[in-house]
Amino acid sequence: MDASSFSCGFAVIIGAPNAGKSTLLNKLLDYKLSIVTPKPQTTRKRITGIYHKDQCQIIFLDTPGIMKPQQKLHESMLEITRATLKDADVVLALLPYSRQSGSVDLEFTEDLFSSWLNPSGKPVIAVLNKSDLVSAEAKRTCESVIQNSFHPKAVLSISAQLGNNIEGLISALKPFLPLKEPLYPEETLSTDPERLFVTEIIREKIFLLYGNEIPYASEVIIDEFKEQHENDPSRKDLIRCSIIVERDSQKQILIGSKGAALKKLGQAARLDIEELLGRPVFLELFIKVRNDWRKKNNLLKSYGY
Ligand SMILES: Nc1nc2c(ncn2[C@@H]2O[C@H](COP(=O)(O)OP(=O)(O)OP(=O)(O)O)[C@@H](O)[C@H]2O)c(=O)[nH]1
Repeated sequence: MDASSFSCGFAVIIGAPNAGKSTLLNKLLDYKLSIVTPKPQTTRKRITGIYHKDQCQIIFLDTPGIMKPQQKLHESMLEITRATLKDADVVLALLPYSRQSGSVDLEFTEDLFSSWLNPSGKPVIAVLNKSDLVSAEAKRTCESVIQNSFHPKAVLSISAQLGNNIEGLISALKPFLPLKEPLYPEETLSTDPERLFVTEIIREKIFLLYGNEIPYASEVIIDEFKEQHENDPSRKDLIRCSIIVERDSQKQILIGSKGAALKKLGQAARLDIEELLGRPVFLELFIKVRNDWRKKNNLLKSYGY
């Protein structure tokens, strides 16, 4: 490997909830690694995805969206974003266009630069996402406002969903990556453990299948992960998970009439988990009530926040 021509480094994706951070990570990797839902604040932990192409390895770090904290869980999520920022060689500030205004949220952008990006001292690329929602003229105007007001190293518009201008994004961030040998072998898509993705898949299905407060009040933890298929192909791997909720009423909603809702959740999650692991799985879901877990430091810590 010729380290003099190979670039490798860390790019942190930061932005508001629902900006399309996870969609961008998945598009970059051409693989559905990070969960995506129409609801904000789906991503709660840092997700690592590794891009390998054209003499370049970029370790992308997807972070929880930046919002005003309303509870201890939010504070822990912001702490994860703050710590992740420290690892960045370059930061992608993801700012979504709104169809209504034809622009990005300038008040949020101001706050993002003054409270997060400028103090970090990291090179920032402003990435204006959801460009499919606005006209070419609106894009040009907004790009120039962002460049003149906040002075990032570069500004560009993309559509993470459609895959528009992803090559432009890679070209813009490449100059900020150190010239060095790759850190990971080419087949490595993530350094996060399989277990994290198993719990993320279950959380995604909760976000997609239940309304109102249920997804936000739920956390998923693995109680047991028995890998037995490889040694004995007649047996499936066994995964036992607990879904933590805050109230008994939420537990009843998750279970549904005669257990129908929980069965649907389990089936949807199992199919995706089997695809992720590439082997058959027996998935058992239990529901536990832990009152106000999102406000309790000791519980948050035990759930990895
Ligand atoms: N029209 C349009 N929608 C997009 C685009 N990128 C993402 N979305 C949608 O925006 C919503 C949020 O996308 P996510 O990728 O989950 O956003 P996120 O920033 O990771 O959200 P958090 O979980 O809050 O951190 C989803 O419904 C996506 O399909 C885009 O380029 N164009």
